[in-house]
Amino acid sequence: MVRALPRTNELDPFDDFVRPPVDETPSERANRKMREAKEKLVSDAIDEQIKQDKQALQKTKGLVKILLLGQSESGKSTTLKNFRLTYAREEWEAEKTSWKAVIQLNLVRSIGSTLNTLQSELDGEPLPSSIDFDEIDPLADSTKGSLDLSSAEDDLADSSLAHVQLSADDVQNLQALRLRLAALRRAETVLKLKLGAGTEEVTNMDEYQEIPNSQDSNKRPAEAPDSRYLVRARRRKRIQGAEMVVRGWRELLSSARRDNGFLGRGANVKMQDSTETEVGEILVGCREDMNTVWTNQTFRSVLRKRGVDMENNAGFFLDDIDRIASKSYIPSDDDIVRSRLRTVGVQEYRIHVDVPKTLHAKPQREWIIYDVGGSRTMASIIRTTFLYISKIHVSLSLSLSFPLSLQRRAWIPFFDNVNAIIFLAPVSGFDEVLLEDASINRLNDSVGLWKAIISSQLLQNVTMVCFLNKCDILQRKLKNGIQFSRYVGEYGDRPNDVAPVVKFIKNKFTTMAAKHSIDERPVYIYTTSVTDTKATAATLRSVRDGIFRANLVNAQIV
Ligand SMILES: Nc1nc2c(ncn2[C@@H]2O[C@H](COP(=O)(O)OP(=O)(O)OP(=O)(O)O)[C@@H](O)[C@H]2O)c(=O)[nH]1
Ligand SMILES: [Mg+2]
Repeated sequence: MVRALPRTNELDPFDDFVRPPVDETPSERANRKMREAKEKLVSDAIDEQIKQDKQALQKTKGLVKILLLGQSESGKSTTLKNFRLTYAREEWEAEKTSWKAVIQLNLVRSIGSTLNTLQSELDGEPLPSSIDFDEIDPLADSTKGSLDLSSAEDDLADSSLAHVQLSADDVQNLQALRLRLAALRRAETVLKLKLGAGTEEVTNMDEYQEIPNSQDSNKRPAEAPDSRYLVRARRRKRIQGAEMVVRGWRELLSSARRDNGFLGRGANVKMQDSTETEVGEILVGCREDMNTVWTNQTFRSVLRKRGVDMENNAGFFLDDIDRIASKSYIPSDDDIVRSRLRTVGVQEYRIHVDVPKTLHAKPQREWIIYDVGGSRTMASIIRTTFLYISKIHVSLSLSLSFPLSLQRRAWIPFFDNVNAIIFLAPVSGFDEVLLEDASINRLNDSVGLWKAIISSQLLQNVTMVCFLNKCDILQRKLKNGIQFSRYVGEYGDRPNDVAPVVKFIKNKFTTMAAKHSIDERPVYIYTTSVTDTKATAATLRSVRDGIFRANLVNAQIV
């Protein structure tokens, strides 16, 4: 006999999961009640936050809203910096000196991670291994391309350098350098204090825990990540050093701006000036030794042997030591664009866009750009939010009556009434895994996210822009002999050059967009290296024109 489900079940697909077990003991019941009470507190707080977000978003009605999406380190904040460089020039100039501490910190931490890698060599730690990619196709139009972890003892490292060893002289030299460079630790502490409330350190992997969700099909089938790979990711993280996180540039820059006198000077400022001087002096004092660490050819070979590719790492300033470790250092536009601070949560920025002369109508010039921090957890939220909402065709009212997972619920207002999405897919990631989850190939992760966004019913009317980013790093990798076809079998024996590889990837993204969009719509795909501000300015002009056109069409002005 078929029994109709109670009506609540139709509305609430999670009901089965939250119903208490029939054989619950009294102590289990007490624990459950306590847990539920805690969850309710969190839920209420999130509801309040949503309410506030919604009110804030009400004020943005009519303005053009753009969402930057993509995995961590895909280049979202860098794209935002490009927007601000072009369209918020005055603010940009005012904030310029405030970036000095961030860039100094990037440099100090690169030296720290270089020394850590060299120390691993001294300690005889085994070479880090990567994943065997032979089993997967990162560009496959399915999210099943997660990695087979069963046969992973391939090397991240350059095996042709296996013979490289530190001589007794190298070891002595290194020990002396380590001692003298210990002063950088003090500089790091001072810089972190200076950047203050806006930054914090990611010190463990907890933050990277996946939100368990069966819909996240990009995850490999085995539930828990293989501990060997977490250990590996942790080890890599330890070598690279924890990342600095920014919750909001505004906080960060305003605290730094206070130091620079923009917001008035007081007794505190004197103290800040003295810390700035202290850091400057430490860096100048360490300049020669930092250069030695970076330019020593044996040390460089050890780094490569251990699979550490400093040039491709975020916040790379080791080629600029002389310039940055100088008393008169002032960041250039290029330095700011290349500096790295990881974003957590959603950052909102307003810009005023100029209208091209060829456009006769008067479009909305005030744009709001949302920079969405792209950690794995965020990506998972984005993917599952879109899938879930698309699936049950829910209208985006605030009074959601079903228990959509708490974090996902908090994101919904940001997807409401978005005009355009700029999706960042770093194409250089074809041979990399996510730092936060070593079982997931970076390119495969981008493909999965792209598919989720493109097929979302909620976003059908949104202008979709995709930046196939980090083409410069892709080019460097291919030039260095890394074979694209080794990771993407379908590429076959085509030339291992940047132009055909990018064309191939672009074709995949275009085809996927055509296949998974619910209705036909324009999708703009660009190949970019967003650290190249000149080329990016031209791309942004084209993006601006596309968004204007789409908005005018939507408003039926043209
Ligand atoms: N060489 C190169 N570096 C890039 C490019 N795009 C971004 N980067 C660098 O990559 C790092 C990460 O870029 P972000 O813009 O901070 O990445 P994000 O997407 O905002 O990352 P989350 O804040 O973690 O979500 C920065 O150091 C950038 O300078 C690129 O096209 N080429
Ligand atoms: Mg960011």
